[in-house]
Amino acid sequence: MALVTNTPQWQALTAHWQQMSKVHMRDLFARDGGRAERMSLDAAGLHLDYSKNIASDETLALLFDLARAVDLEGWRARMFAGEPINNTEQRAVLHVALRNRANRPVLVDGRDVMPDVNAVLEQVRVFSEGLRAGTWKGFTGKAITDVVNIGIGGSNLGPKMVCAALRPYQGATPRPHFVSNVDGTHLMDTVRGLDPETTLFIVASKTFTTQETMTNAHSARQWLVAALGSEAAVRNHFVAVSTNAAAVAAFGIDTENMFGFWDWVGGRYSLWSAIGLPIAIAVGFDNFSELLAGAHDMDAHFRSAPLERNLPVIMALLGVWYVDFAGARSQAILPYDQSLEYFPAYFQQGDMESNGKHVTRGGVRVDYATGPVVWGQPGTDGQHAFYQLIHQGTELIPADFIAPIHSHNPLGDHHAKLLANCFAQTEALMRGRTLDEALAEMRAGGLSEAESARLAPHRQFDGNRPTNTLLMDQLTPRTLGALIALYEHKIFCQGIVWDINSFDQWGVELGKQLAGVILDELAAGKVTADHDASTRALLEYYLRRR
Ligand SMILES: O=P(O)(O)OC[C@H]1O[C@](O)(CO)[C@@H](O)[C@@H]1O
Repeated sequence: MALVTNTPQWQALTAHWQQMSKVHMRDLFARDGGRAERMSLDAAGLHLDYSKNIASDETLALLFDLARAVDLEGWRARMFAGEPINNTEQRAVLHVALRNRANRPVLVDGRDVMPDVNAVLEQVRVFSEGLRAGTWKGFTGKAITDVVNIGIGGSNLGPKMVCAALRPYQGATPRPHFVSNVDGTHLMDTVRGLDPETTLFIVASKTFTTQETMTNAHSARQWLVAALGSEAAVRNHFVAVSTNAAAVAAFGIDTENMFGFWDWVGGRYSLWSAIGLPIAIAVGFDNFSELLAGAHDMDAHFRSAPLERNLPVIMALLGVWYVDFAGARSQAILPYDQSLEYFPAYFQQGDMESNGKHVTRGGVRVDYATGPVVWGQPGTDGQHAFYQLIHQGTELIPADFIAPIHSHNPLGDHHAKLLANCFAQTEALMRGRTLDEALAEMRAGGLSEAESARLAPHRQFDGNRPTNTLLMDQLTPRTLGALIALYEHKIFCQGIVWDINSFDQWGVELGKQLAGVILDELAAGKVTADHDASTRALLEYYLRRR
C-alpha cells in the first residue's frame, strides 16, 4: 500500500495547516460563541474539552476524512473481532477481552477466549480474597502483610500506577511494593524493613525469561530462604504470573500458584489480566472488577460512537494533527491529581513502545513522523519545573490536563487551589499575553515607560498552545479504568493512521542481545567481542577499575 502521505486526505491537511498556522485560538473563540460547547464531549464518566486546540470545524472534518481513508473503523472492528492485527507476531490484540464484562464471545482461531479469561479472573478473586482475609499463610503460619511484585515494563508499570492511583481504596495491609530495576539497590531498598515471614513475592513476567525480573526473583528467593531457613518456604511466599508454565516450574514455583495469560495480551496492555493481581490484592477484587468495568465502558463507547463523537478518536486525530502537520515532537500528560503520579510514566511505555516505529505494517520506511515523546508529571510540581518551556519555549508541546472534580482528601481549600491552577494554566496557554497587555500591566504597576518597554518582550506570551482538559467526578476504580482505556485506544487509532504495528516492540531487542554478549565478557574479565572503539574503551575502563 502507498504511504499515507500520498493520500489526498493527507495532502489536504498539509495545505490546511498552512492556513491554520496563521490562526490564533483567541480569535477562534472570539468568533464562535458555541465553540467550547461544541468541542466538548462526555463518555464513560469522563468529560473532554478539546476546544483549546488549533483546530477549526474544517480541521476536524479533514482529520475524520483521513481516519476514514485509512479505514480506522474497519481496523477497530478487526481488533475487537480477534483478528491477528499484530502482523509481525501473528497475534490477536485482545486486551479488550480481558475486561469484556458483557461476556460477549471473543473468538481467536475460532475458539471463544472468554471461558479462559473468566477462569483466571476467578483464580485472581479467590487468591486475592484469601490473602486479604489472612487465610493464605506464610511458611511460619502468619498472614501476609506485604506483597512485592517483581516485574518490569508492562509487568510492573500498570499495577504500580493503578495501586498508587487507588490508594484511597487500600487498607493498612496488604501493602503493595514494586521491584523492577536490575540494580540491586531497588530490591534491597524494598525488602529492607520487610518481614520475610509475612512477605509474598509475585514474579510477573509474560515470558519468564526477562533478565531483570529473573535476576531479582532469584535474589528475592535467596533472601527469603536465608531468612526462613528452608527451601520449602518458597511455596508459601512465591506466586507467578506468566504465559510460560515450564519456566515457572523450573524456578520452583508450584504451577498451582501460577496465574496464566495469553500471547494475545501485549505486555503494556496487560494490567487487566492476572498481571493486575497486585491491584486486586491491594484494593480488593470488587474494586479491580470496577476498574475492568470502567475500561469496558470506554471500549463500548470507542466501538460504537461515530468518529465525530468518539473520545479516543478525537484525541488521536488531534495528536496526529500536531505531530505530522504542526511539527510537534512531544506530548505532555499533566495530571492534576497526585494519585496519578505514575500515569505519565505508564503511558510513556504505552505510547512510545507502541508507536515508536519507523516502518509501515508492510515494512516500508515511513516518510512522516510517528509516535511523539510522551512525558509529564503531576501539577503543580510541573508548573514550577518545566511549564516555562511550554509557555514561552520554541517547541510546540500539546498537553493533556487531567483532573477530578472531587478529591479523596478534601483538605481545606487544597483542591480548589489545585484546580484553579489547572484551569488557569490551560487558559494562559491558550490566550497568552499580548505585548500591549504586558505593557499596560507594567504601566499600571508603576514601571517607567523605558523599563516597561525593556521588559515587555520578556513578559509577552504568544499563547496558542494546545491543550485538552479531561475531567471526571472523582478518581474511582471505574473512572480510572475508563481513563486508561481511553489512552490505549488513542494509541491504537494513531497506529492505524500511521499504518504501523503498535503491538510489537522489536526496538528493545538489540540492546538486550548486546547486553548478553557484554555480560559474558564482564564475567570472563576480558573484552573479546568485536565492539566499536568507544564501547571497547568503556568496557576496558570498567574492567580496570572494578
Ligand atoms: O513480562 P515480560 O516478558 O518479563 O516483559 C517485560 C517487558 O519487556 C518488554 O518486552 C520490552 O521492554 C515489554 O514489552 C514488556 O512489558
